[in-house]
Amino acid sequence: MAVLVTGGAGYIGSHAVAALLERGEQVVIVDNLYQGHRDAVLGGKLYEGDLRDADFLATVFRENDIDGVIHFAANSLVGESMKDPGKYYHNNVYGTLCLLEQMQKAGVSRIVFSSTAATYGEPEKVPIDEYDRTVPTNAYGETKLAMEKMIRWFDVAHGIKFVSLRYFNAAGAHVSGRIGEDHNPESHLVPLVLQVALGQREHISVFGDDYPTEDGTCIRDYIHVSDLADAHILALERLRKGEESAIYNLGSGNGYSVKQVIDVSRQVTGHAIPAKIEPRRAGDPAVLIASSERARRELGWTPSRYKLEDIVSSSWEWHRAHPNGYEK
Ligand SMILES: NC(=O)c1ccc[n+]([C@@H]2O[C@H](COP(=O)([O-])OP(=O)(O)OC[C@H]3O[C@@H](n4cnc5c(N)ncnc54)[C@H](O)[C@@H]3O)[C@@H](O)[C@H]2O)c1
Ligand SMILES: O=c1ccn([C@@H]2O[C@H](COP(=O)(O)OP(=O)(O)O[C@H]3O[C@H](CO)[C@H](O)[C@H](O)[C@H]3O)[C@@H](O)[C@H]2O)c(=O)[nH]1
Repeated sequence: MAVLVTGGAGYIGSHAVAALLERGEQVVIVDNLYQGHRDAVLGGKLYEGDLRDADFLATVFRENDIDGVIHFAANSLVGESMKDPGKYYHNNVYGTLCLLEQMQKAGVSRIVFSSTAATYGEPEKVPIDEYDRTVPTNAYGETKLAMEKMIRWFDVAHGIKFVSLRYFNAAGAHVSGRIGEDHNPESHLVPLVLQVALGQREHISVFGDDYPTEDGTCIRDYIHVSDLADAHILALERLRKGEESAIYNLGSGNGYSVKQVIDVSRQVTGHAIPAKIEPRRAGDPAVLIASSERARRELGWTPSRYKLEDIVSSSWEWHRAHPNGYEK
């Protein structure tokens, strides 16, 4: 039996594939390589193609004995989603519908889903727990919430059990140094700050310093990508045990402002990292911090790298060794 990982050539997906391989699982990967990299796939069987191509996806299910799916494939840039929401509905929502239909046809009844803190929108309180209201402030989060709800109705109607993992901000790289974060274009704070330290950018733009936070910049909860990968294995185990569908937040429970991320990166890299205050980015909530108590209690998840210094150092090792990402 194999685990199908959609988006397994991407940043978080490739770390989950590595974690599955380390545990001796058979892995099948589907990725259209829109953002993914062939070199990020450390093993398993890679099918290059798009989830929205029904014939292609049917072939993947026909050729492999799949017992569960981990679904990462999506577009996930907050800023882009505000300019082009249609792209997000098409790839994320329709792509997930295509996947669920093929799962139903093939009789596959377990899915672990990459959800996001962006489903909450501006939180009513922090830390955020899974019972808090979900009112996304950006189109990306809205599509992720729609995907979650769609999966739930496939559970109600067809018994497709799910674990939806709402991650906060992923950062860091694999301990082997072989895989890390390489998006093109890059829009995430940690890799962009490190590109300044590498001399590839003049400065880091700080999107707004007039938020209602101590230093005026947005606060996020950064979580190491390998801790996220581990949670997917635990979620899959939960589904294999036949337990009920569930939603879990995954974060460290610590919030750091944009300015704090830049300061920590200055310490880690020894570079001055010039910063320039710019207008707010549309769709950004001021503060997102997770309560992951439920994941700790029910999944037995214990993130091991929750200090920002450790997470940034892990990213820095990858970026220093691979200044041009996966490009040779
Ligand atoms: N990076 C974060 O901080 C973060 C936080 C919360 C949630 N997430 C979610 O986690 C998932 C992975 O994020 P990531 O940062 O690794 O993104 P990523 O872009 O690196 O990975 C996504 C992968 O999916 C592939 N893909 C996209 N659409 C596809 C399609 N239609 N068919 C086949 N392949 C397709 C891309 O080529 C890419 O390799 C996403 O669903 C994202 O919404 C990410
Ligand atoms: O050049 C930059 C880039 C980002 N930021 C700020 O840094 C913070 C983090 O931004 P990222 O783009 O790194 O991450 P987001 O919080 O926007 O989003 C990330 O985490 C979310 C969950 O919290 C989503 O799931 C999403 O997929 C993922 O990209 C935000 O306040 C953003 O405004 C800057 O100031 N300058």
